[in-house]
Amino acid sequence: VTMSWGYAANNGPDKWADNFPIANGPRQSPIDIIPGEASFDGGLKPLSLKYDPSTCLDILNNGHSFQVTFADDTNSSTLTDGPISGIYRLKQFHFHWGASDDKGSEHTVAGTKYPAELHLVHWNTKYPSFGEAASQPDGLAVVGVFLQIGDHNPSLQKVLDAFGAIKAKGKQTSFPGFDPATLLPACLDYWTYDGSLTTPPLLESVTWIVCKQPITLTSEQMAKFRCLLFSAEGEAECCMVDNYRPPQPLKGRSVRASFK
Ligand SMILES: NS(=O)(=O)N=C1NCCCN1
Ligand SMILES: [Zn+2]
Repeated sequence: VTMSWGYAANNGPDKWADNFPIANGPRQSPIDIIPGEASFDGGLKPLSLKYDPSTCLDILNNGHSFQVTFADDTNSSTLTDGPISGIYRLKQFHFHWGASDDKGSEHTVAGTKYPAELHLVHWNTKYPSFGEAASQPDGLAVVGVFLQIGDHNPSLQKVLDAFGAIKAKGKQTSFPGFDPATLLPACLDYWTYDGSLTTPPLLESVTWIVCKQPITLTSEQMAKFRCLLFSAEGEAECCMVDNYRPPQPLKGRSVRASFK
């Protein structure tokens, strides 16, 4: 019986090219962001993120991460401006994290790994759906936010409090009224570059927008992420940790900075 992709030695990032050859493509993500090599672009606009908490639907363990999913049938929760043109709708957010606080982010900054990284996934409304947009070079825009150990994060705690209901792969529960704007850093300075989904199918359709300023959470809060399972109920329990792809070759791409 075929295995699906994952993060273990036998199905992890080093094996993805077997079924998804684009894994070795020209615009793969994540990357190591080297601030000294990013070029300031005064033409980049500030990000405009306008989220409506009433579009928040549910929280799901999909076996690779957990995601909070939004109603995306109207322009209630959108990303505009920044490096993009047009209107992109929020579809979901999810995280990547490590087995310990010294690793877990997908993007790195001059080689520095953060304990986790938040991805807010948006799709370009010039296309009829997320699925259609995901196959277009300008189809998706993902806002990445680093997590670092520090003060308690009350907003994130609401998400962590739902974990009891979604411990195993395939578990889902309603999650109404959450405002994802409460997970954003105070400063929305960002780096931006053309990249891809960091999980299979690794489609090269993402305008990446990576915030310079991390958000914080305590080490105890970070530990709670590691209580989720890759495995389904009834299977041997496998802790959901190290669900991050390492940085990929830049292959001549430019990284622009919205700040000096
Ligand atoms: N980590 S990522 O680049 O956001 N990858 C994704 N894969 C499929 C669904 C949306 N996001
Ligand atoms: Zn992601």
